[in-house]
Amino acid sequence: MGSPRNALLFVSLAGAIGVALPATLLLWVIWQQTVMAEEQRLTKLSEDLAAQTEHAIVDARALLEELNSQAFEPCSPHHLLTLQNEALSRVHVRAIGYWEAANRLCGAGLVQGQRLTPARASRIYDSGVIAWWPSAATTAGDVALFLMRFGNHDMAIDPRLLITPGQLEGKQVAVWVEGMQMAAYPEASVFPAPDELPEGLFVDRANNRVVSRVSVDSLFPIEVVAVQSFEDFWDRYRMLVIAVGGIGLVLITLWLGLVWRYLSRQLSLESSLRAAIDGGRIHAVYQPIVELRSGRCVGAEVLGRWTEKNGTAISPEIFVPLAEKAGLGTRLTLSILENLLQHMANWPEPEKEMVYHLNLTEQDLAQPGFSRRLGELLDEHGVAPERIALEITERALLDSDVIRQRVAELRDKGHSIAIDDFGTGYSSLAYLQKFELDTLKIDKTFVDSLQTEAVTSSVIRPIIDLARALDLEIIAEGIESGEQMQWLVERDVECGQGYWYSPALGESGFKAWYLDKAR
Ligand SMILES: Nc1nc2c(ncn2[C@@H]2O[C@@H]3COP(=O)(O)O[C@H]4[C@@H](O)[C@H](n5cnc6c(=O)[nH]c(N)nc65)O[C@@H]4COP(=O)(O)O[C@H]3[C@H]2O)c(=O)[nH]1
Repeated sequence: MGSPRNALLFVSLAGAIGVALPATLLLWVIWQQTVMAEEQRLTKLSEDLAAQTEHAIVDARALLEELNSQAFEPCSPHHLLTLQNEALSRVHVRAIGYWEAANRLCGAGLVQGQRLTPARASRIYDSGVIAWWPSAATTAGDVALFLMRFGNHDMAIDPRLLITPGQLEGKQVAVWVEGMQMAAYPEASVFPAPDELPEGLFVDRANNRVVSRVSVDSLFPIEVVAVQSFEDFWDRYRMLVIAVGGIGLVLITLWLGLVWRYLSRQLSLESSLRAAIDGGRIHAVYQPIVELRSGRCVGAEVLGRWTEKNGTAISPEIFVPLAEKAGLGTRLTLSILENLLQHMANWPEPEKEMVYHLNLTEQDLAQPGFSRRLGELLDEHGVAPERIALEITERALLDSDVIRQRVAELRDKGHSIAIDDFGTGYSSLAYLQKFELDTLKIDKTFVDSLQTEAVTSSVIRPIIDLARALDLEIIAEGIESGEQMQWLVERDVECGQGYWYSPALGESGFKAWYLDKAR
């Protein structure tokens, strides 16, 4: 009793860990996926912003070059009209002006005044371009402008318009060009400088925000910093995490629940089986074995039957392998033998000539004490070993000297040895020759296929030939029709069993059946 309880405890503990571990892993994976997805969105946003900024600067440079190349009469109406048209056709351009030496002589656009001619330039390039990054000195009408002069013309750009707020999805962003802040949204926000930040996305727990820095190397280095409050970030993915995490957890729990149910059922089945064997509640039933030519009953195969206390019948196909797995195989065999011996004591004289075929488990031949205990039980009940044939499956006949020796010992004591389910395992002529056997039982699958097109139908003849070559008696299993029986009689198969004669019967049923046949 102790071991199943411990095993259940172990299974429960393993189950709890089994849920907690994959759940943590699942949440971690979702979090990683979420961060990756956000990183991808931010990279895309930054690339778009960088492309817009780059386009505005390149376009400004090209336009100024174009204006310089045209032979305007300086500040003439035609010149000013051209400047006005070019300025108004670009939403981010506030003004375009005309210079001679250090003086801005005239200009067109939405802003004018001294702010367009600040003293100190931020950058003077070899190409002749002079640039003023937005600052207090370039602020006109509350907007810090980006100014660019090339040759005789200049352009004032409203950097706010390089950013399209609709794209930002609630994030705050700032754009740096050549290490200097060019634009920000919202304008008043203060951003950490890009060189203070790691590349990519990171969770800034101290400030309760998610920050990303993306560098884009276009014509000039552009960097975009985006800041998002942790709540916004979480809001975006909360539903996803809840949905995926929830489904994952349900599936894991369901799976572990099924495993737990299966294991606990197996364990409780195992302990019920143990109790049933110990309590002698597995009883023997008998399927008559008939001499085919005469129809005379010459014995019976002893089959185990187990009905649980709640009335559920468990098939031997389940409880025999379970007993073997639990190391109860030999106890099962001996318990069925005891039941058979009790029944034999009650049967009238004629049946005493019959041979009862007891199925052995794979463990019986491997157990050193099995043969002795078998002998003791037969002696106690006064039953000769010749009355008990032992059926061994092919699997139990492992090619080992010990098993071969035990089979020989049992045979020497007077038991006849039958190989069961022949043809379904590993048998070969050479293999069978190594064992001392008496009977070969042809498996039901081969009898089933008689007079059919199934591939197995051609196998039964070589099996019969093999048995003859080894001088073995043949018992055909699973005979269900007169035609099958006739076919086997014509091939001189000695004995058979199957529903054509009778299914397995309980003690009294078997007795009645036998007496009825004997009449
Ligand atoms: N469809 C059909 N079936 C037929 C016919 N004639 C017999 N059978 C069934 O075929 C099985 C024959 O036993 P097996 O080949 O030794 O195969 C047995 C045997 O290998 C094992 N087994 C049964 N009882 C015991 C036992 O007490 N000890 C051991 N070690 N194994 C057992 O379980 C297997 C299944 O046993 P059962 O369910 O009792 O099923 C039995 C029997 O009821 C037929 O004409 N048609």
